[in-house]
Amino acid sequence: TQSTRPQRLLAAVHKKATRGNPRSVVKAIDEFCNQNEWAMNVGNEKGEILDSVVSETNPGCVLELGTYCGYSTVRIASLLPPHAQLITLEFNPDNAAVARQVIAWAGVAEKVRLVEGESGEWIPKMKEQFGVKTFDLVFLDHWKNRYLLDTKLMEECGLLKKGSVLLADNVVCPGAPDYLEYIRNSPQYKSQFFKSHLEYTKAEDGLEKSVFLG
Ligand SMILES: CNc1ncnc2c1ncn2[C@@H]1O[C@H](/C=C/CNC(=O)c2cc(-c3ccc(F)cc3)cc(O)c2O)[C@H](F)[C@H]1O
Ligand SMILES: [Mg+2]
Repeated sequence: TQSTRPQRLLAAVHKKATRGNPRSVVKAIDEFCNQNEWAMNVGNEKGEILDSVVSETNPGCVLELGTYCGYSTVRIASLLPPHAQLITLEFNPDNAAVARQVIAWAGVAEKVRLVEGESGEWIPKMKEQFGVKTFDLVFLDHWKNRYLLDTKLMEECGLLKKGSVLLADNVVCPGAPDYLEYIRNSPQYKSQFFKSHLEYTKAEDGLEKSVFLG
């Protein structure tokens, strides 16, 4: 049977990356996407912006919406302080299966809890199921038409506190216009746009960083 792109990406990780070395896993995926097949990982250019936001936030509790193959999961987890936790939601079981193996190969599994489920169902369960109080950082990279709905849901569930940071991928391409309109006009957020490029291409894209003011 024909392999899928995530499965071919995983094979490249097993072949090219050193087990236990998260940076080599990130490098192997970027090489695969530059040389073999484009895939919707945040990529290295936007990834460096992600890294700087994670480092400056120094988060104890992180939520990622949309694991896909685990590329950004590994980037974030490799920068977390000891005992910090990253919860990542992925509702496609095939993607989740690949991501678990990418995360394990990188050696960051003990910092990551991959939940195979839908954000709308699981965001309201974060406190009771995982003992989460609030998230210090949220990385939004799932369906673009769900960024706004899920942000409002996190607000309603009391999962954001003063200083919580939302970082949204693809606010230019494919775009998340309703999310941008809301977050840039809301008095409850201070937003900043980081201009960049769509992963592995010259097309314009960028990340929106928004700090919840409480
Ligand atoms: C809705 N709630 C969800 N809960 C859990 N997992 C989810 C949920 N929704 C999706 N997932 C899961 O999150 C992932 C979805 C990522 C979607 N990402 C993109 O579409 C996306 C698209 C482009 C792109 C740009 C230009 C172009 F020409 C073609 C593509 C670039 C990007 O960086 C992206 O992130 C995964 F696949 C899905 O199962
Ligand atoms: Mg993306």
